[in-house]
Amino acid sequence: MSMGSHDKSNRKKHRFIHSFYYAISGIVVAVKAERNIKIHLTLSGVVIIFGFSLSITLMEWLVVLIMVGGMLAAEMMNSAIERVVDLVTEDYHPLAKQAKDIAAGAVLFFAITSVLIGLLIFGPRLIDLFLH
Ligand SMILES: Nc1ncnc2c1ncn2[C@@H]1O[C@H](COP(=O)(O)OP(=O)(O)OP(=O)(O)O)[C@@H](O)[C@H]1O
Repeated sequence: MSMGSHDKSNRKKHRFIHSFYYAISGIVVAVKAERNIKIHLTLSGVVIIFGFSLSITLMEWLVVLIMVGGMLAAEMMNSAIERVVDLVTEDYHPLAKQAKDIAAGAVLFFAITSVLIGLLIFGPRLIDLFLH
């Protein structure tokens, strides 16, 4: 490998490490600042405890993990959109309203889907647990 390509691959590695660091700081900021994300994290913990306690299958774990990760990611995208809108305007603007409401709608959409999936996976086991 020539010196030039070695430098290039080092720079790439540093850029990758920096992007990773920025992404982690984004998660830390979001968790500290957003009440909804704290609530989602708590609920995610509860769902994971339920998953272990009720011995859900591997396929069910895959679905649960996609929903838990997706829910947190959707909530963080919503928070990012809220910040960008507030940065663009502090005045009332119909487009600002639409942007925030659509982002919030996306989170709600994901949350409803998560609840339905949660009911399908955990519902029958919980009913079984209480009936026997
Ligand atoms: N600049 C604006 N112009 C028009 N409507 C706005 C504007 N900012 C906020 N809104 C409306 O007010 C609602 C609440 O906005 P806000 O910024 O408080 O978000 P939020 O949903 O309360 O945030 P959080 O998730 O942090 O509680 C938005 O969903 C939107 O309908």
